[in-house]
Order: sequence, then C-alpha cells, then structure tokens
Amino acid sequence: MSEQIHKRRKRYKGTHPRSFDEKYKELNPEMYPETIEKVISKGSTPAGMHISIMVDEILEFLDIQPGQVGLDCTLGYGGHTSKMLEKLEGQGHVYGLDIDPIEIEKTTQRIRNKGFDENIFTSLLTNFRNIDEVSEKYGKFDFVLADLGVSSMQIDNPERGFSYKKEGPLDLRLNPKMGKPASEILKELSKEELENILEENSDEPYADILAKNIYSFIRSGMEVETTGQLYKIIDKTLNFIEDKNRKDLVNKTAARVFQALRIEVNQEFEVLHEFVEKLPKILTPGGRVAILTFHSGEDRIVKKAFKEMKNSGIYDDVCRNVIRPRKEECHRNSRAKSTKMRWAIKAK
Ligand SMILES: C[S@@+](CC[C@H](N)C(=O)[O-])C[C@H]1O[C@@H](n2cnc3c(N)ncnc32)[C@H](O)[C@@H]1O
Repeated sequence: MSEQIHKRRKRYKGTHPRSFDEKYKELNPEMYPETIEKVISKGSTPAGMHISIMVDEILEFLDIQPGQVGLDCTLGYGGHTSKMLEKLEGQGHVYGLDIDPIEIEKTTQRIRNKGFDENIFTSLLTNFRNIDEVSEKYGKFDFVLADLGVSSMQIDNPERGFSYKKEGPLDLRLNPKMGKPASEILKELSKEELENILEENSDEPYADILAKNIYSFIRSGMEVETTGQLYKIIDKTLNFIEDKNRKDLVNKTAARVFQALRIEVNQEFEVLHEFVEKLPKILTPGGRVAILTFHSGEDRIVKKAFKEMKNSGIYDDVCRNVIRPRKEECHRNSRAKSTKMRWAIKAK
C-alpha cells in the first residue's frame, strides 16, 4: 500500500492573521461565508475579494432588460457583472473584460459556479482601450460599465506591488506579463519626468523634493526594487515634518506616489482617453454607459468627453452632476469614499 503523505493545513492564526498567505479563509470567500461576513461588518474588505461599489445606483441607471447585451469593461471580482446577469433573467449576454490574467480566470470560474454558462456570459482578457475590436466581433452594446482602477484583490496581494502597506516587488502592472514593472520604469525616468508624473497623476504637493530624492537614490546605485524601499525614501524625504500627524502624512504621500506610478506603468490616462473616444461607436442607439472614477484626473477626462459629446449631439443626455456613494456605503466600505459616478445615454 502506498504511503499517504498527510499535508497539514496552515493554521489560521487567531481572528486576525497578518500575512496575506495565512488568510486562507479570506482568500476562499465562497467557502467561509461567516468569516467573510465578520470581516465586512468591521468595515474591512476580505483579502480575496472585492466589494462592488454603487451597485444600486449603477443598476438603477443602466435599467437592464432581459434580452439585452452588455459590456462590463472592468470585470474585477465579477460583483457588478453578477448583478447585471441576474437582471437578464436568463436572456441576453454580458461580456466581461479584464487586463489581469491572474484574476480573470478565478472570476470566470466564480461566475460559472453561480450558474451563468457560456450562453450568457463571456470573459475576455483584453484592455478596454480595445472596445472597438470587441464590438466588431460581438456587436454593439445596450449597456456598458467601467469601474476604473484596481480591485481589492490586486491591492492586497503583496506580489503585485500595488500597496506601500505590503512588502513586495515594486511592480504595479495590471498585467504582470506585459510591459515593465515600476522598478524598471523608475530607472529610466529623468528627475523632471518623475516630478511631472507625480504632479500630473496625483497632484502631489511634494513632487519636486520626492522626485529629486528618488532620482538621486537610484543614480547613486541604491536599490529601489521593493515597495518597502520606495516607502523608506518617501519617509526620509519628509523627515523635515515634525507634526504629530507625521506618520499619517507620510502614508498619504506614499499612497499618492504609488497611485502616480501605477497610472504611469499602465498608461491609464492614455487608455481612458482612447476608451471615452471609442465609447459612442460601441453603444446601440439609446445605449447607456456608467463610469466610476477614483481620482480627479480620471473624472476630468470622463466629464470633459461626456460634455463635449452631449453638445455635439452624440449623447442625448449626460449626468449634470457627479453622483457619489451614500454615507452608509462609505462607512461599510472605506474604498468607496473617493468614488464618483458619471453616466451618458447615446442619441437614438
Ligand atoms: C475596481 S476593479 C473592478 C471591480 C468590479 N467592478 C467588481 O464589481 O468586482 C477594476 C478592474 O479593472 C481592471 N482594469 C483596469 N484597467 C483596465 C483596462 N485598461 N482594461 C481592462 N481591465 C482593466 C483591473 O484589472 C481590475 O480587475
């Protein structure tokens, strides 16, 4: 008889495991609903999932009817997509795009497990800057959603390098199989280019001294290969701040620096410009689009495009004011606090 090797399951360390790997319950949310409920009720997002934002507002606006065809440009955890699929009542189709080859596989499986088969849901690994190609192949869409930025699963996974709070490689690529990681890009930037990126992508008030310091650290041969190494430079750069809120200020600055680098690494502004330009061509007459943005740079691009296209008659109607999540939602999910929603309806 062959000897069976007994593999011991990792011990779940108390109620608050610290490292990402140890959170095996959070990383398998479908299997541990009670743990997930507890984490969410404390206002946190479990490490292996993403809490969808402004679901009610989006569904109310999109007004999805059975038989329609929709496009979720940012599939993520599949939260919005699942709700859209429910609205179809078994008739129609939702296409879900994502650029992340790691999460799209898990999400597709998650949606299949909910009973949505190939006849009603298709996931496509592609950048939403290619919506024109998607539409050429699959036709026009009655409703479209883009929920920009990164998902909680991406932020929480230290291997992806999205957060200054987790030690990991300074990567920040939404698709780690394409392009260069942030650590490589940093080596190629001049001081002025880095300063511009910090200013334009994150309105960083300390852009000049941060760019100067990061640049000279790299040029003097110091390694900036990990999230922790970059955080230390930011911390050192701001050592003139003696305020009692110093730690908080350093963390907020680090969040802005990481955001600015992420936007650069993934060319997020260029992609968003291309996307809003192409959008009307992929919508059916009367087709509806909603976009969630998370910082002023993104919102400006959407606002301007919608306004111009309303004035030129491409859209029948666009939202006059930005729509924000309700207070209770921000309380339950702190990641919702910076969300802005805008919508448009294609002319008939
Ligand atoms: C905020 S999450 C979406 C969460 C989703 N709405 C949900 O309810 O689970 C954003 C997702 O968009 C993806 N993404 C970001 N930029 C993209 C792009 N240019 N093309 C395709 N997917 C993109 C990210 O990889 C991430 O999975």
